[in-house]
Amino acid sequence: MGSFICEYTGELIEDKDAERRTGEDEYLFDIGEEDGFTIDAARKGNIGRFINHSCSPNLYAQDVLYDHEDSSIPHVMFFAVDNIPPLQELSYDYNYRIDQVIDSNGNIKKKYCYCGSNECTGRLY
Ligand SMILES: C[S@@+](CC[C@H](N)C(=O)[O-])C[C@H]1O[C@@H](n2cnc3c(N)ncnc32)[C@H](O)[C@@H]1O
Repeated sequence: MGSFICEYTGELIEDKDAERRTGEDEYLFDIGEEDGFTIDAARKGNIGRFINHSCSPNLYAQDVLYDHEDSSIPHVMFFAVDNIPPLQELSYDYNYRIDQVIDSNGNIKKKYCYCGSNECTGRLY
């Protein structure tokens, strides 16, 4: 429990540029507490980009500052929620707000969740 798994790495972009990437938003990770920056792992990234969402996740994402003090661009690190047996899929909660993801035409985007958990809410967003 609490074991470090990996970082979520990618291209550091401003939120306004992330909003323009609505058609290619699969690997966006909104960072920091305020509006500001997003990590986009679509073009560059590491193994963190392959971790799916679950409504009963076994990982959590934690902001980590270690090489600078700027809380608007924290590193995002995944840690284990519990002991994870071998071959169990790793997942975290993407933390989207339902009906808050908007496409370039201003329409609400919906993505159905296939995590398979008993507690699944049915939607990522
Ligand atoms: C960061 S990627 C995760 C890795 C991706 N599945 C892949 O094969 O490269 C995020 C995308 O994976 C898909 N995804 C992740 N978790 C999902 C879930 N629980 N249900 C449905 N799609 C999911 C969605 O398309 C989402 O935008």
